[in-house]
Amino acid sequence: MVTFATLASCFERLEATSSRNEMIALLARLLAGVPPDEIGIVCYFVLGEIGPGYSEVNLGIGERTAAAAIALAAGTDPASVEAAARELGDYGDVAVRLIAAPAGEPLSVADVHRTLSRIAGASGPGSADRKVGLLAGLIAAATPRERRYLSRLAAGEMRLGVGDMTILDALAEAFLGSKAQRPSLEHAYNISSDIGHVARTLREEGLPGVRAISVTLHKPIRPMLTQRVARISEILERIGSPVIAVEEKYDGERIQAHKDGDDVTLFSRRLTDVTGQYPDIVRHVRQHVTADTAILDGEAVAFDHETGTYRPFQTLMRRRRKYRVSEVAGEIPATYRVFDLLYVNGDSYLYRSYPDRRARLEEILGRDKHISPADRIVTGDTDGITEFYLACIERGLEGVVCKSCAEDSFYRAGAREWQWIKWKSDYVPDLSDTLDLVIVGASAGRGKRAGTYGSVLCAAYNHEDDLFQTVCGMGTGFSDVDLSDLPRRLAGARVDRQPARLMVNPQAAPDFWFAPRHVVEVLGLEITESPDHTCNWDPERRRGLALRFPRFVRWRDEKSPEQATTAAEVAAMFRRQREV
Ligand SMILES: Nc1ncnc2c1ncn2[C@@H]1O[C@H](COP(=O)(O)OP(=O)(O)OP(=O)(O)O)[C@@H](O)[C@H]1O
Repeated sequence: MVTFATLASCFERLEATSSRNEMIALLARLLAGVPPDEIGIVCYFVLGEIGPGYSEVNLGIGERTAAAAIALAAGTDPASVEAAARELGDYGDVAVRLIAAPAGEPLSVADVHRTLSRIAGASGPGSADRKVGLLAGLIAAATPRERRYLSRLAAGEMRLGVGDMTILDALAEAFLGSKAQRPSLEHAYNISSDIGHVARTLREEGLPGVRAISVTLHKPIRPMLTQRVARISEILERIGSPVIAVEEKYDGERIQAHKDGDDVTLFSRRLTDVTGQYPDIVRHVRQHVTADTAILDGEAVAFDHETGTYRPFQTLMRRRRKYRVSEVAGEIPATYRVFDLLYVNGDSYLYRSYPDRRARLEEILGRDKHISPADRIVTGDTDGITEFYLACIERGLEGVVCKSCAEDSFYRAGAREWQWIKWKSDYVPDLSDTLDLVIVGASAGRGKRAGTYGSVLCAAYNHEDDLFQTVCGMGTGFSDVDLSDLPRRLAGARVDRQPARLMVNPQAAPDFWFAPRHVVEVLGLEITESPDHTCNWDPERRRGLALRFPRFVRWRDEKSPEQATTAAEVAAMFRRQREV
């Protein structure tokens, strides 16, 4: 048995040191002496918790109860406790200052845990008073040093500065000889998210026991995280697989869903149980996932099915106000976009490649408007990524997440590695200025664009030579209305052959020609040298300048073609971009 006093004096020493190595040494010494049935509890307490991080038990006490209990034990009123807390900044110090009662029998760690769990779990009529009474009794029976840490534990503000990896280091040092052995424990922690369980298993069964810890339904797996890059061209280099998947990046809440028959549990990014907040997602998982048991990773988003657009993250977060969940769930239905499969029918999928996981996901989850696998493309080049990315932005998404398709593209629980790379709108350096360009041609529309144009050929004005020189073909950014209206709008400018003052290279020649008349505002990603376009044509190098990934912004009917962006301006933008 370990007394709570032993723990409290170790906490005091932990607080006094600023050296991480010393912290590990102190913890290792403490843990080495704790019996198997208490070692898990000690780990939770060191982290300021009562149970594993995902367990609701940690939310059952809180500041209000702690303040009322200290008041009761001190024979004063809660307002004086609050005032002292404002002055001292800490309920632990308040308890030490205000409570004069002599300590009772020594408290064991197991006793303290039992009482705190009872308090946290109390519910129903009169439970608030019962919680305060029980906690006051516990704090009153403690020594001043124990009171400090009991009060902090209850108030949820332990703040020893010890993280979960520090505890794993200490466990490795205590039972495996060196903290260098931490990686042997980390995997078990990453897939169980329960440090107490790992500690107990290590203490009782040694490393073989820890290695046997496997994915368990209703215990969250620590989520795999994404890296970021400075340039879109770095993505393929970094991921290091010739072909990658580019998935839509949703701006909602990360949700890991555990399906166990009809029993569904949902965990947030921080691994708290959020099942109660998403009754609709629970229903969709139950109805549409065809496997008996499964663990899915994905994002809950607010999708407006009427307008076909994603609504902002804040909309979804309004559901957090729990008491209104069912009401708000009707008003803001959540859609679950699933991007990974971690477990299915008894088998862990963590060590299967991403393509295998995705293929199996598609087998057990069809497409429904409320739940479906994330949309994506598979590509091997940067332009493919950029194109899909721009299409995502147009749909109101935040960006894309690129994922390795290599053989070893396993699900790395809890890790932030180069297998997943995010690319978001806030880091795309679009040209700071738009260009006003003249429409001089168009290609015929096919498929969905039959009856209108597929893209329009745009030119800048070369003032010195009084010529129009092409810069880009543009097919994106148009609304459906703009698009279907294109033939009507451009009809008056249509001519049979290439207009006089227009310079076009044969490979860029369009299906239809237009006299320079209509001016459009265009946003683009960057200006590059190109053999296709004639803007600032250099006859020796046979290259002009082109605008990459152009997008329609609006019509500039008030501008004449000669008032369009000039070739010289395009050249200046190109130079500026190089300097940056
Ligand atoms: N297709 C997807 N694949 C992976 N994650 C996605 C996807 N779509 C949306 N996400 C979300 O994007 C998050 C990562 O990027 P983001 O920059 O939004 O989050 P963050 O909180 O700043 O970073 P992080 O979660 O990586 O610490 C993921 O945690 C996940 O919730």
